Amino acid sequence: MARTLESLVFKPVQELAVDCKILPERYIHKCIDEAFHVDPPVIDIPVIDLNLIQPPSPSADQVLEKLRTSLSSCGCVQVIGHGISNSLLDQMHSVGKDFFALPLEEKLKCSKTAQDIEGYGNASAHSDEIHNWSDLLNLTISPEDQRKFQFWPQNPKIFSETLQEYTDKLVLLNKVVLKALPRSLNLKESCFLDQYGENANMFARFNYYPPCPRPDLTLGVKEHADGSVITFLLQDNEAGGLQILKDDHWFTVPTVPGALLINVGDQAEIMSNGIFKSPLHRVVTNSERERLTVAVFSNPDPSRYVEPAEDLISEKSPRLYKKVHNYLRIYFESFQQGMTGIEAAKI
Ligand SMILES: O=C(O)CCC(=O)C(=O)O
Ligand SMILES: [Fe+2]
Repeated sequence: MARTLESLVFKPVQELAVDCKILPERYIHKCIDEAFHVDPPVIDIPVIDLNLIQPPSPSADQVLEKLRTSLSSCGCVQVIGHGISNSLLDQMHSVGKDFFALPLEEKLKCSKTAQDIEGYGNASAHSDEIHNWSDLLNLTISPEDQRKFQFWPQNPKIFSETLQEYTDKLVLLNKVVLKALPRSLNLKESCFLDQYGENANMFARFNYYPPCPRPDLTLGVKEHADGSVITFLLQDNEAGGLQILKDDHWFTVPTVPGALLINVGDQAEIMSNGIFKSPLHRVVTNSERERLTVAVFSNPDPSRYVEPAEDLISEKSPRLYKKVHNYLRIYFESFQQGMTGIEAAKI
């Protein structure tokens, strides 16, 4: 089917940004209690070297302790020693930026319609809410037989092979991290992965934020928590913008060249019975630079039940979350009813 601009529900933000002097109403946050362009303090997020957690040793325990503290206070951690070379990280940025730099007709070949989750488009296409100042490209990357290649860009030529290489590395990294999380809680290392099942999947989102004429009025991505178990975020070292809510205050998340930011998603909060915090986060815009990030969401088989690890539950620390399956459905349905998914999962 030939795709045209009309098949997109809204005009790409990138097109709008070309000669936008006055921000359209649908991007403006009216009840702002703070100007989004005033940078909040930078939060100190620990950087962890994953090479140091194997084999088990007292120094590995120290690293795991740092991991646990970080995930239970701010809900994220920066990781190095993740097995992904700097050149592959750079190449992921380049193919993302090169895709968004293509003429619109070329990008429209991968466009999503209102019914699709995958493809090129923007996030709030089906709601009458305030829109994000960003465009995106959503792709299932793993398992391979769930990929929808009609949405994969043919251009730039190395897009698919780069994403394939990145996926191979992330599949391994995902296992390493999902074993480290329960270990840091003194649980059996397979405890979270056992809840993943056969049809676990990974979903990539390329987020593209064009420069914005009024960073004080709008957001690149509205405040949200991720519905995943964990999210691997490749930040943009040239343009920050991610903020995280901790103790009711917004903080700027620093970028660390070569590191990946791991965010706790709602399902890791459930599995850890609330010890790990799925943080609210948002993205502010800037008027000078484009920004490109790649978020990869790691999710269990939707038919498998996810629940707090039995060994974390005691009289002193009662179970806080229900046993849920297909949490992403709960997450999106709750969102449409103006609730958060995690509220719906709480007992
Ligand atoms: O672009 C970013 O820094 C964060 C994006 C994000 O939160 C998401 O895609 O869920
Ligand atoms: Fe997010």
